[in-house]
Amino acid sequence: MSFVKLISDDFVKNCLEWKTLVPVIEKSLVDISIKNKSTIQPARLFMDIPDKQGLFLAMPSYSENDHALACKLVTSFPQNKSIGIPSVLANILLFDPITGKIKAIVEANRITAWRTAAASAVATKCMHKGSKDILAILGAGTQAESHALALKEMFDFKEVRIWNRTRERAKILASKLPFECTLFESNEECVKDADVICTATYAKEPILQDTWVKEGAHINAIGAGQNHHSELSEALYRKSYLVVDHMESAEKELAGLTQMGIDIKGEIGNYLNSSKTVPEDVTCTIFHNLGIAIEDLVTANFIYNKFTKGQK
Ligand SMILES: NC(=O)C1=CN([C@@H]2O[C@H](COP(=O)(O)OP(=O)(O)OC[C@H]3O[C@@H](n4cnc5c(N)ncnc54)[C@H](OP(=O)(O)O)[C@@H]3O)[C@@H](O)[C@H]2O)C=CC1
Ligand SMILES: O=C([O-])C1=[NH+]CCC1
Repeated sequence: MSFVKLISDDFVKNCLEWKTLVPVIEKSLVDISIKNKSTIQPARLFMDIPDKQGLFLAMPSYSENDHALACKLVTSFPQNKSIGIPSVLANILLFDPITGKIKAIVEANRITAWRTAAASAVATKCMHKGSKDILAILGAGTQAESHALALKEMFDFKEVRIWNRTRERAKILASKLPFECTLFESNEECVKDADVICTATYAKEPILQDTWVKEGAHINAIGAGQNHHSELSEALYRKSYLVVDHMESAEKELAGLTQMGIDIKGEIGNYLNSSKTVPEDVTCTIFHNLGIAIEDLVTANFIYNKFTKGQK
């Protein structure tokens, strides 16, 4: 196996620049929305490990344009935090698309944090045309951190607010961020008058109610536990315009929502390339950021190219 290159999170950290990643992710979201055979991504395998409250996900994808074949293997064990290990642990296997031979294993904890935040930032830019003064983050883990950093940098919010179930962890996050944040005891108070809200928790019951959200607000829903749509209340979905990253995945992972009669309006790639537009009179917008394999492929490929260039 000596031919397999091992690329660590530390290498990723040193060469992954937020500003470079945004257009790469944006393009991948458009590519996957154009249904042709040059970009392939089935709905991922989503396996519950019930007694551990864990998840195991296998996320294959192929891109002819990027000349890349990949599969991310990712686990999500929320209890890990109590023993000092990240809840979400990921590796991306890159294969030669001609022979199928494995060429690299890219540690993808940082990639997962950043590509998810990049997708939310791109969706926010595209779906939310209103003011961007107040950003509210519900949660204080890895995704909360990458979303706070990415959205603040992209939109320069005047105020960044954080609420977390465990206040101590919200304080730790605030101390790590390179800008001032306001901490809230109550999630309701935190989201009051917010222009953009990100939910990034394992909450099994709604942590965001329709009556708390101001008209015209945009929500990025990131949390994915056993049930992908438990962070937002049913009433909030009913009054909002809902867009996802990948319809085929959403049909599976958001089946609970569609069974309730909640309509998914389209894939974000359709809006990014202007084949669809968000109507002006919508009450709120939601981007359900499920996280998709093609984002991982393009990011890992980008890192791999930097890695191999450095070795020449
Ligand atoms: N869409 C995507 O592409 C991705 C989604 N995710 C999902 O994002 C979410 C966060 O992941 P990550 O940041 O890596 O995880 P972390 O473990 O780093 O953070 C988890 C956060 O969830 C909070 N939380 C846990 N249980 C509850 C609960 N019952 N009610 C309210 N808050 C709760 C934690 O609060 P406390 O500090 O109190 O424990 C903490 O703020 C997960 O659902 C994960 O599956 C992750 C990666 C990619
Ligand atoms: O896309 C992703 O990597 C994940 N989504 C939910 C947990 C991890």
